[in-house]
Amino acid sequence: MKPKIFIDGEHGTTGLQIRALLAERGDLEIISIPVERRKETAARAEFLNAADIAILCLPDDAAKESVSLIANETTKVIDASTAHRVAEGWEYGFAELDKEQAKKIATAKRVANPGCWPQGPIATLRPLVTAGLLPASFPVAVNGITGYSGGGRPMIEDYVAKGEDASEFLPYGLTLQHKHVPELKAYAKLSHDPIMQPAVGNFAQGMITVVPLQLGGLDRVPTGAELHTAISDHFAAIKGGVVEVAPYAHLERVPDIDPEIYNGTNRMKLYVFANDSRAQALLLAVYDNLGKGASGAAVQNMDLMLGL
Ligand SMILES: NC(=O)C1=CN([C@@H]2O[C@H](COP(=O)(O)OP(=O)(O)OC[C@H]3O[C@@H](n4cnc5c(N)ncnc54)[C@H](OP(=O)(O)O)[C@@H]3O)[C@@H](O)[C@H]2O)C=CC1
Ligand SMILES: CC(=O)N[C@@H](CCC(=O)OP(=O)(O)O)C(=O)O
Repeated sequence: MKPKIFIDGEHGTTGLQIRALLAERGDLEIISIPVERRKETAARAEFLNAADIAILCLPDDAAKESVSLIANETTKVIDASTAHRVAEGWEYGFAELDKEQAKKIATAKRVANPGCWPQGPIATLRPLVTAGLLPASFPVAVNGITGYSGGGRPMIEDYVAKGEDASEFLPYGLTLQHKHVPELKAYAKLSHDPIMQPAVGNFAQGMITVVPLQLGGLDRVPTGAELHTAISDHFAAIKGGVVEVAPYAHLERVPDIDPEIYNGTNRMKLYVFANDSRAQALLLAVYDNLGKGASGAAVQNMDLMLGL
């Protein structure tokens, strides 16, 4: 029997992308709620309980409600929302987090898909903290740019309506309360809340995250080559992951560092740049907010949970 997959929130941005990614999958049975019934609690409960895996592509409160509607021991859940990313009993759905994470996802009943913003910074910072090159107390600040699909249907509609009149670069997170701070702190193994200072660009999807590092205050200042080696070693030890580390290079500009370059894929590429004489470095990540940042990661996790 084919595993039954239910996408709760199938008609939203993330849900539609997952649906498209699964369209050609003959090995799965997609069970679909009629669009007009998508917010009916009883109908959702029926589909959630009939599914082998339910993928929640909903606002946080609706995602929590979906979990509460599951009344059996068999339905596994992948939640794309922010609701459960640091919650007890949930595995974090970033398969390349460390050598064990893909196995943990494979056997989990509840998996929280990562947020789009924290994944790049976690991918670079966690290996450095693990290797002892950065202390857990390092003051981290993240900036970057994402396409407007990161804001879901309301932001997409707003940008499409404004067209060329929409802002080309709109910084946000200005109250310093960005919702991704808890998961970034937890999974990058930081002891202090990092600053998240994102921006939206006038393009639909794709993103770049940047973590500038002022290394001068550390007892032992790591070189750029050491930072790069620690990150490369981390990902070299992970089999079958989708994260690539660019060779260490001193370049003023890199054309591939384009937010849209991995659109439609599940790839993530990491870069380390440094000026050792100034004790400064930059950690960059390029990926698709709707790929590795959301739908692609959800499908990767689903395959792990199905043993595929
Ligand atoms: N967009 C992105 O880049 C990313 C999004 N996410 C997360 O994924 C989740 C979905 O986001 P996204 O797809 O962007 O959002 P959208 O707004 O595009 O889609 C949400 C969908 O959920 C439906 N919905 C809302 N409330 C309920 C409810 N009570 N019951 C059933 N369906 C409901 C909406 O219907 P309607 O439109 O009719 O209200 C809509 O179809 C969010 O938690 C978001 O934070 C995660 C990573 C990246
Ligand atoms: C442009 C924009 O608003 N992006 C969203 C994040 C999108 C994302 O990663 O989603 P979740 O964490 O909700 O799953 C934000 O920064 O809050």
